[in-house]
Amino acid sequence: MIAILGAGKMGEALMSGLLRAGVKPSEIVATVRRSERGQVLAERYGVRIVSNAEAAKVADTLILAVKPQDMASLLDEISPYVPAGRLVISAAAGITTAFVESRLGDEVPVVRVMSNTPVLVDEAMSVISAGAHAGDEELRLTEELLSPVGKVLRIPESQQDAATALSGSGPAYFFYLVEAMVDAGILLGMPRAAALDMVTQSIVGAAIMLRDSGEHPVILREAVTSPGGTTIAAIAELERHSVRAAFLAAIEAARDRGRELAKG
Ligand SMILES: NC(=O)C1=CN([C@@H]2O[C@H](COP(=O)(O)OP(=O)(O)OC[C@H]3O[C@@H](n4cnc5c(N)ncnc54)[C@H](OP(=O)(O)O)[C@@H]3O)[C@@H](O)[C@H]2O)C=CC1
Ligand SMILES: O=C(O)[C@@H]1CCC=N1
Repeated sequence: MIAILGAGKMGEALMSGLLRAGVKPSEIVATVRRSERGQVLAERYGVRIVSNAEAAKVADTLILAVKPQDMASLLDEISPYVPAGRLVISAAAGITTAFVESRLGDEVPVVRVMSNTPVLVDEAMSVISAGAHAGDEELRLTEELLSPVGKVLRIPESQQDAATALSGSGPAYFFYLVEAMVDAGILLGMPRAAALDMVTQSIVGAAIMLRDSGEHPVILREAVTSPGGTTIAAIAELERHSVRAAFLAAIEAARDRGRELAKG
């Protein structure tokens, strides 16, 4: 039995991925705060909505997907009910395995995961790290759960906040870029729908080339950039506006925010 505690946006996305991967609705229980949210999930997926205590008692694997700010109270609520040896997977930004272990006690195996919303289309990037009482077996189990919904990478826990900033939040940066490029299309007199189509297909095409060609992004960009042409005119402006420096600062800020979330 798999329990998803805090089935919000990320918890629901992970749950739908597990179901697409062949886990039966009867093998999943979920918890939420608001009963109307629970009703929606039960109707949409046929899973059972239970209390946090019940979920902790019945599940072999617990996936904790509440907001970082809600993690301490959730752990305090479930700690009397988590039987020894259960795998606890924490999906919250900033929350360390040591924080989860200290609240659950009893040498519980904890794996920290940072995934991202493309889990909804089986294209997630999930990075995983083992806590003090988790080893290869627990990492392998976590990989088994997450690999049907995308790519899984093992990283040292010391890199988790950086990964959260890069790939956890990453999709948001691309959506933001798309918004900005569509606005540029509007500025140039393009209908919004056509501009969105052009930008979306460009980002999809570029992403697939990047993933499947094995080429370095600089090589791929150079292939688009003709001497004295249109692309270099745009790139000169991006450089003049320090867009690269803005990305470095932005992702560093996201990493720092992740560290702050851990402090509660
Ligand atoms: N969104 C994203 O792109 C990503 C998010 N994450 C991480 O995933 C976690 C969840 O984020 P997200 O899904 O966006 O947030 P949401 O607010 O959508 O989901 C959190 C869910 O937790 C429920 N909840 C809160 N407290 C409790 C409790 N005590 N018991 C049971 N359920 C509870 C809420 O219930 P209710 O709806 O009833 O209030 C809500 O459904 C965060 O820790 C975040 O860092 C990680 C990677 C990407
Ligand atoms: O913005 C956040 O805090 C969460 C973590 C990664 C993506 N969304």
